[in-house]
Amino acid sequence: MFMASRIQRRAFSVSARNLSKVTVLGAAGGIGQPLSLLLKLNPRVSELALYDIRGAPGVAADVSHVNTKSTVTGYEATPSGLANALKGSEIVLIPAGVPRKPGMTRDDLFNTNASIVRDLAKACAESCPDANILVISNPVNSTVPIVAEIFKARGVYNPKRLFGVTTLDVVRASRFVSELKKTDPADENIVVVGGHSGVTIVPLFSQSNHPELSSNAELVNRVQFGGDEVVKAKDGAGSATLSMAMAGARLAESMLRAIQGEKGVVEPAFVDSPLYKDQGIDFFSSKIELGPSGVEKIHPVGKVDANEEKLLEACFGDLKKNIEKGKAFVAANPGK
Ligand SMILES: NC(=O)C1=CN([C@@H]2O[C@H](COP(=O)(O)OP(=O)(O)OC[C@H]3O[C@@H](n4cnc5c(N)ncnc54)[C@H](O)[C@@H]3O)[C@@H](O)[C@H]2O)C=CC1
Ligand SMILES: O=C([O-])CC(=O)C(=O)O
Repeated sequence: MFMASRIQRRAFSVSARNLSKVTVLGAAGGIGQPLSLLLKLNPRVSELALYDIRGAPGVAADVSHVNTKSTVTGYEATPSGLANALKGSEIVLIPAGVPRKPGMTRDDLFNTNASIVRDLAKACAESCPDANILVISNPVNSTVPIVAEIFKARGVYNPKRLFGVTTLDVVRASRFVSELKKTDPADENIVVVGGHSGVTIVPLFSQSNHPELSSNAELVNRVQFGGDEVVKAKDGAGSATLSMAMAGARLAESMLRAIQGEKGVVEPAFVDSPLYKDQGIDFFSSKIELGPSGVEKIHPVGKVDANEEKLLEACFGDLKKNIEKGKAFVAANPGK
């Protein structure tokens, strides 16, 4: 009798680990829609919750016809709709906010997106304080510190559970190198550290299969300003959405693998990091080992060459300002 109930309990806990609710805030947008589709295709997701200020129920109805097992619910744009979308969620992806138009920097999005992210962070702090929060909304270098400040103010900040999504930078870097070298991008794992805008994006080619590429200024520039290529080509209709959806889905998949027990899952992400705190930089993207509790281990930047040292110097200045701007925003505009 005792044995049977123990076995039953064990069976329940194993299957429970393989069931994860994932929420997308901004689900009806350019990123949100393909991201929701990719998450619907992921068998590790059991429940997909879609929220937006407009259109989430429609996107959910559409995606829900895809014949995989997960349930999909689109929530109304009301405070209770948002709270219900978040309750019980293990991973919350946030692509809510406006994208760039040609001529804008990511920082130009701050005035609009800072308050959007602040208010969504408040809802997360209330309804799913233990979830892993994956921030896609730009400028990531500032929106991630905004989420941290909001969680801190409510006494629920867990630095291991907050991630700025920088996956697209490594996706681009591996593709650009593979185009240049005529290789398979799957074999080109390029480390990219720092932040997610312009010179704060620092590719470390010296650690790759092609260390000589660190002196290829054109390639370095292409990785740093890859987002601009898409903004220009879309000509006013937004920025990267499809490649971003793939990158966001990749990070979510890695996180689900780690939550569901796989060891040694490593992805880059912009996290609360000790690496350069002595220089006043509280958040930094480097390789992160993921675990059931979120950040398991933050990898150091490792050996860099002289070119990359210069890139890091340039990164630090901008990154520090971007982070401070996010913090100052919450201090001056705590909201309701
Ligand atoms: N981290 C990264 O690597 C990347 C980040 N981005 C950023 O992602 C963000 C979204 O880009 P797109 O999807 O192209 O924009 P979009 O305008 O197509 O979609 C944004 C969606 O957010 C929704 N939204 C706005 N305020 C909201 C709120 N308070 N609550 C819930 N939803 C809300 C809108 O209704 C819209 O459906 C932008 O800030 C963009 O710069 C874009 C590409 C890469
Ligand atoms: O460039 C943008 O504004 C969107 C973005 O973050 C990217 O594509 O990396």
